[in-house]
Amino acid sequence: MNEAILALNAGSSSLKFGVYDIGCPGEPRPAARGSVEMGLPAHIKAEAEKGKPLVDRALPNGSLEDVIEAVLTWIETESGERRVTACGHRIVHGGTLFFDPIVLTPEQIDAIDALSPLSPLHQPRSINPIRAIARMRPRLRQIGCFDTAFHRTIRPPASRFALPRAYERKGIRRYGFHGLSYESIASRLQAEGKSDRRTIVAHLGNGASLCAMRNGASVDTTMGFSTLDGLVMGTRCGALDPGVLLYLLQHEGMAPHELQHLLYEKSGLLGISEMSADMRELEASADPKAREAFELFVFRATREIAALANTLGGLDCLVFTAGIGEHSGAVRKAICGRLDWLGVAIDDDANLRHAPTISTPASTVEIRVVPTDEESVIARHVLKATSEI
Ligand SMILES: Nc1ncnc2c1ncn2[C@@H]1O[C@H](COP(=O)(O)OP(=O)(O)O)[C@@H](O)[C@H]1O
Ligand SMILES: CC(=O)OP(=O)(O)O
Ligand SMILES: [Mg+2]
Repeated sequence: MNEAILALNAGSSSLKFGVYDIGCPGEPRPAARGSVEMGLPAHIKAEAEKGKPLVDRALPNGSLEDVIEAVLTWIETESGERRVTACGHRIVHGGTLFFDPIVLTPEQIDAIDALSPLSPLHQPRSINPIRAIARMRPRLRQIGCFDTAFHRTIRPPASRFALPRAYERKGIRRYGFHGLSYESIASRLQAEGKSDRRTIVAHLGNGASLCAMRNGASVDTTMGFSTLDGLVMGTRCGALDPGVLLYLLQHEGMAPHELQHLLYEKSGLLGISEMSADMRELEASADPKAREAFELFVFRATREIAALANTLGGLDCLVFTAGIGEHSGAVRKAICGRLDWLGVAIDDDANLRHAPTISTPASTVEIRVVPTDEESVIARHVLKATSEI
């Protein structure tokens, strides 16, 4: 019977998972990947690494426990002879306490939960499956892997807000997120011997951010203390004049929880289009508001790319990844079109084909499309953490 790792990646719009066999020496071997749509009914979909469909099933009673039990049972009985020996989780916020992957004890789960106010959309989505698995399979080892960890290399001035220093000592600073995704891209560039260039990675999914990298390490990023900062996102506003928050609190009579709901769940592409948070729907729509949401997304992305190029002192490589970055030729074309002054020139045919390299030979910036693989990064961390126990 094969021993296997389950890697769970809880995002703001999805719960993705990967199954990895660990019987043989070396890296965890990918066996299947899938996603769960929560709801009534919940829906589990998985396919083998080569794209062969493995399961596509509705679960009428879609409680989290049911979903996890169904995923584990499917892995252990239907997908092959496997025993899940460890489960790794993407955890968005590690605060100032957590960097390296950790074996999750009840005390640590509580400490991670206490960071939920810093990441109210995401932290509960990681904590709930961790607690459910702890209840259902108390002997299964669970490992937490932190999005913030990759950005620990960001130093002042990039990490600093212009507030009185006392607040920085309280942990109010730029943390940065999507770190497991950036780690995945960094290791890919490193394997190609291309990590020494001034690189910006654009992780454009439901949540979206940019990371400026030098020698495979993060030197700046657009998300900050929370997952609200930086780019326009599916339902989040991105960078916003803090005066707006004061105004809404003091003069619109908004309560803090209403403000949180507005900024995390009603803004961004959804707020501007008044239609959808999904870039696919906006691209397909003839409504001018959908076009304006698209244009704002692109405008703000290019503004932030210019800011990070400033941090790097120039730009050699621009990488697109995540749901929008990997699949939307229209977004990539619009972003690159605004960056010609930086030496960015896109090859339209390669872009349409979602080719791995989409720059023209004349472009001074190499433009890449690289699929992110957060689940494999989690699995590698789990294998390392569990073999050190
Ligand atoms: N073909 C496509 N064209 C445009 N946008 C797409 C396409 N496929 C996926 N997306 C976008 O990607 C988003 C999901 O990205 P993803 O990285 O999976 O999100 P997350 O991990 O944050 O849940 C969707 O909201 C959708 O807008
Ligand atoms: C940090 C973050 O925004 O994650 P996601 O893109 O999964 O929502
Ligand atoms: Mg994601």
